[in-house]
Amino acid sequence: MSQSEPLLKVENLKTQFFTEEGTVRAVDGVSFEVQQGELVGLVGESGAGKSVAAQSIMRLVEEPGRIVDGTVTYKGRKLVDIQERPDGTLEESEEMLSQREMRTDIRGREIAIIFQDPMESLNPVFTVGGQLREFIELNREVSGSEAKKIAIDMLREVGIPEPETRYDEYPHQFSGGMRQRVLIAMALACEPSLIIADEPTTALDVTVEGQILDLVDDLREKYGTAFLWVTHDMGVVAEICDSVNVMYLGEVIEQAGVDDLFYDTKHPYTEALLRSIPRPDRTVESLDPISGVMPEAINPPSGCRFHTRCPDAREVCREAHPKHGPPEEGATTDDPTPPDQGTTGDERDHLVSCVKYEAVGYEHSEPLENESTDAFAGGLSELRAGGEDGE
Ligand SMILES: Nc1ncnc2c1ncn2[C@@H]1O[C@H](COP(=O)(O)OP(=O)(O)OP(=O)(O)O)[C@@H](O)[C@H]1O
Ligand code: NI
Repeated sequence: MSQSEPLLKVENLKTQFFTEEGTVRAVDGVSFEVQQGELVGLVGESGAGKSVAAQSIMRLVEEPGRIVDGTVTYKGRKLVDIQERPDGTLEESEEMLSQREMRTDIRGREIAIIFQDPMESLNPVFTVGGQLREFIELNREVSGSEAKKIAIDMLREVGIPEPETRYDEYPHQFSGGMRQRVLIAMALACEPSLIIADEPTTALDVTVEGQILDLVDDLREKYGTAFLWVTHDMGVVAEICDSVNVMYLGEVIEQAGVDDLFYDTKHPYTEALLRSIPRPDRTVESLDPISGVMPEAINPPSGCRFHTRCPDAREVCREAHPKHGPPEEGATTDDPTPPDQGTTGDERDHLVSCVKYEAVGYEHSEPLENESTDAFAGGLSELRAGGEDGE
């Protein structure tokens, strides 16, 4: 499957917000792919740029934000195809779809998006069934009565009991988990090839979250729908994802199949994220939060953006911006993995942005004091964003 054209290909995507305080580089050169039927995770802490990346794919970035560079190709069509000219102005290619085409051809029908808060997507003054029926009528060439039948079938499909009765109820009569099921029904109703889900289970309790994740897994198998799943939770990633992109401050810093990411972790940030999830062998009290706070995307740290918090940081990390690619041969790490033997099972490349895996002299470089080492030394638990580096 990795040989065929991906369903979605994101290349060097950059989205910035032009604010009074400065330019926020929310998404800063992100590339990844989603294969047909694949469930791809986009994971990282709050502010990493996950939602802005998801909105950029759908061309739903709000003012004062703008996509300033990059290409997004979906089934051979250019959802985004923007280049920055040398003079700083932006050039959209001829092939890039118009806003109208995005509305009529792409959103809802081809790619559906589900948000964290169902109340933002559901209108409180109309019945759940009515909204679902209207959405189906708008997007599929069916009559009103057919649309109603499809709507009830979809409600049943996502596990809503007595769908004929619940069809006539209002959103506030549904629990949080049931409302999220309604949104999944709505997303699936037009049989899209891709569903982008932006933290749809984050507000739910763990049991309900587990039920929704099981549901998504079943539906994906049945309909062959691909998902781009945005989350900050590595536990969720472990449960449902096939492949994963880890984001830090606007950049993807590690990408791999899910087993490689968990059992052959390369990036210290990914390691830190993994340490922060509960495991059967550890109590909740002993979880390690990641030291420090993510710096601002207006003025990201030089070199590797994670160096201010990284337990492995050395002088070289402050200057060298890591290349994103397979670990290099000749790089001196404890665990050098030859690029062509690094994958377990599937053929997916394992890519990482960390100078430990480049032959740039990491091993001879002096260790850096930073928020992470400070925290160990002084027992500090809270540090202010950005300010400790002094560079
Ligand atoms: N409308 C806006 N104006 C200015 N900056 C924005 C705007 N929307 C997002 N940003 C900035 O873009 C960056 C990325 O935000 P984004 O919402 O994509 O993060 P996220 O990874 O989805 O985090 P969360 O887990 O909190 O949802 C942040 O620095 C955020 O402050
Ligand atoms: Ni978000």
